[in-house]
This record gives sequence, C-alpha cells and structure tokens, in this order.
Amino acid sequence: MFDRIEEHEQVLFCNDADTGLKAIIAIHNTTLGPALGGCRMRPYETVDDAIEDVLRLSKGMTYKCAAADVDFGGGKAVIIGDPLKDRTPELFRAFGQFVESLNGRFYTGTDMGTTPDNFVHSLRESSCIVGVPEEYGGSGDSSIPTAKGVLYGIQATNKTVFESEEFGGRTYAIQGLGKVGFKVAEMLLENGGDLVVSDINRHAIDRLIQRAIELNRGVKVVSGDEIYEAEADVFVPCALGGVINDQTIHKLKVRAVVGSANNQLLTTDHGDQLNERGILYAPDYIVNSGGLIQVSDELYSPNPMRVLQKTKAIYDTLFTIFEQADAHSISTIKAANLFCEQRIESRKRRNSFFAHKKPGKWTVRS
Ligand SMILES: NC(=O)C1=CN([C@@H]2O[C@H](COP(=O)(O)OP(=O)(O)OC[C@H]3O[C@@H](n4cnc5c(N)ncnc54)[C@H](O)[C@@H]3O)[C@@H](O)[C@H]2O)C=CC1
Ligand SMILES: O=C(O)CCC(=O)C(=O)O
Repeated sequence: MFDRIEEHEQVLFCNDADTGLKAIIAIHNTTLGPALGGCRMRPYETVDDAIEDVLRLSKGMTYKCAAADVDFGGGKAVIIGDPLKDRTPELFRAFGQFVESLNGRFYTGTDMGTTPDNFVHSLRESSCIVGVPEEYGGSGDSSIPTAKGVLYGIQATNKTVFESEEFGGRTYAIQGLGKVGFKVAEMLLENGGDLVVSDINRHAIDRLIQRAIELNRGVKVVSGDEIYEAEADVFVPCALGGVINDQTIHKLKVRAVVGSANNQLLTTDHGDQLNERGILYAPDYIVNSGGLIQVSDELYSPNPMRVLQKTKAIYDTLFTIFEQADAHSISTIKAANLFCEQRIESRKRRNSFFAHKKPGKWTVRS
C-alpha cells in the first residue's frame, strides 16, 4: 500500500457499520495549505477501483490548487455507494464525523454523485464542509462557477485553435449532463453552439431536450461510445475520468478537448498523443477550477463578483499554458504540471517562514 500511495501524505479508510458508510479520504499534499477536495459517490465495483480513483483525484487537486493560486492543498474523498439509493442523511452525518476527525487537515464538499444538500447533514458534525447552500452559510452550488469556468476554457481554446473565441458556428460533443455538463450545454445552446450529447441517465437527456425546445434549438443525442467519434469541433468530457485512453483516442475527430471531468487523460502519455494528433488539450484541472475557486473563497466574506473575477482568470492561465507548451515543444498537460510544480516549490519557502500564530487563517466558518 505504501508503494501505491507514493507521495500521498495520508489515506483514511472510514467505515461505519450503522449507516453503511464506506469512504476513503486521501490527502495528497498540504504544502499550500490544508487539503481541499470534493467528495464523490459511486457504486465502485471494487475497493481497489475506489482507492485508485481517490488517489488520482486528490493528486489532481494539488495541481488544481496551485494553478488557481489558492491557499489549500490537494485532497479528495470517495464514498462507495449508489447515489440513487444510498444517500441517507445518517450516512452523510457519519462522513462528517470522519472529516472532523482530521482536525482541519481536510475540507470537502460536492463532486460527482453528491449535491450541496447532502453536505448539510455533514455540516452538523464538521466545520470543514464547503459549498453548502447559502442559507447554511456556504457559498452554494459550486457547479455553477465550474460550468462558467469551462465556458472560459472553451473561449480560450476556440481562440487558439479557430482564431475566434465565439461559441456559435461550432459543434460540441458533451459527455455527461449532470450538475456541470447540463449547465455547460445550456450556456452553449444559448450562445449558438450546436450539440451532440450523451449520458447514461435518460432523465438527464430528457431534461436537456426540454431545455433545447424552450430555446428553440435541437440537440443530437448519441449513445455511450458514439460520443468519441462524433462529428464535432470540441469534445467536452463532463462525466468520468480516464476517457482519453488507448481505446478512444484514435476515434476523436475533434480539434480540441475542453471539459469539466477530472483526470480526463488516463496517463500523461495520452496528452502527448493528443498533441501529436493536433488536438489541443485544455488541462482539466485548470478548466474545471471554478468550483474550487468558489469554495476556497469561503475563507473571506462572501462576494460572488470576486469569485467570478477569479474564475475569469482561467482564460488567461490557459493562454499562459498553451504558450509555454508551444515554446518548449511539450504537451499542454506537461506544461501545466511544470507550471504548478514550480509554483508549489516557490511557496515552500513562504510557508516554512514562521511569522506569527494565525488561528483564523483557515477558519472557513467560526
Ligand atoms: N461539481 C463540480 O463543481 C465539479 C465537478 N468536476 C468534475 O466534473 C465531472 C462531472 O461532475 P458533476 O457534474 O458534478 O457530476 P454529476 O454526478 O452531477 O453528473 C455526472 C453526469 O455524468 C453522467 N455519466 C456518468 N457516466 C457516464 C458515461 N459513461 N457517459 C455519459 N455520461 C455519464 C451521469 O449520469 C451524470 O448525469 C466529474 O468528473 C467531476 O469530478 C470537477 C470540478 C468541479
Ligand atoms: O467543487 C468543489 O466543491 C470542490 C473542488 C473539487 O473537488 C474539484 O474541483 O474537483
């Protein structure tokens, strides 16, 4: 196990027989601050799959925090269970108790399979819960800034590939129409984009079709694997990770990949392969950092305008990464990783300098 967790600082297995909670919390790196990352719920086939997912996701958060320049480090949690059946208040309370046991080393909120309402129950047990509804003192649904960030990412990518940041006149293949994907799809439709979409949940598809009718637009629905070979300009993965892999990469007909899904590339090599195929990859953890930007901003008094301003920076950060990749003839994911690793390294000195006791620095809610 120690070989497997490599550079991760801590992995906590949480087991509560009464509520059926089986969760894993992984803290990857706390150089920049306490770990922060959402909690995913999935009916993982094996515990091994859950471990793999939480290790990859928490590492991604370390890079995401560095890219977004926030005072948090990388962590993430996964709950092994079916979001359609197992999301009981008791289970989320038990989860909150485990989060609290980490004594401020880990902050969490929503991710795939969970909603802000679920964490209202965790909040009864822990002060380290972010992104709960405004009426509970949180910053609310973090998928809203995440989706806006994806739109900024698409603009920057369109400008680089098509020399115009306009959304209209282009076709987007969106995989996953959940909290983030639906909002992205809706905004693209509103701005003249054409859509090819897929989701394993029929209800999610029907909801988008309904919205398209309201907007006097149409959407093309494809099933499962067909999304990879869709005739589109941009692939927008908004569901699971690892979707750019040996089986899918040769199917892509798009000129760019920009989406919210965490860990879209199965390996860094797949970033090189996209590069070789002339497909511009906008690194996931930069594009999807809007939610992190919002929840990390809970350190300060609420200000949605400030969050929007910080989310807009995704556009500029992407240009910096595209330029660095170009200048050094490396893939965009390698350029992004280097950018983040240098930022973490430069902060080590700052964070090791003892100034004075700052009890409030990471107090999200007193
Ligand atoms: N919620 C947020 O603010 C953030 C989400 N992300 C990432 O974005 C992705 C989506 O997150 P959410 O929208 O919050 O999740 P969600 O659980 O609300 O939605 C996911 C959607 O993907 C669909 N889906 C699952 N497997 C699929 C497949 N094989 N093909 C097509 N559709 C499939 C589900 O049916 C669901 O509609 C995840 O990878 C998540 O980690 C990243 C940053 C922040
Ligand atoms: O969006 C959130 O609530 C936290 C950030 C996160 O987990 C993510 O960006 O994947």
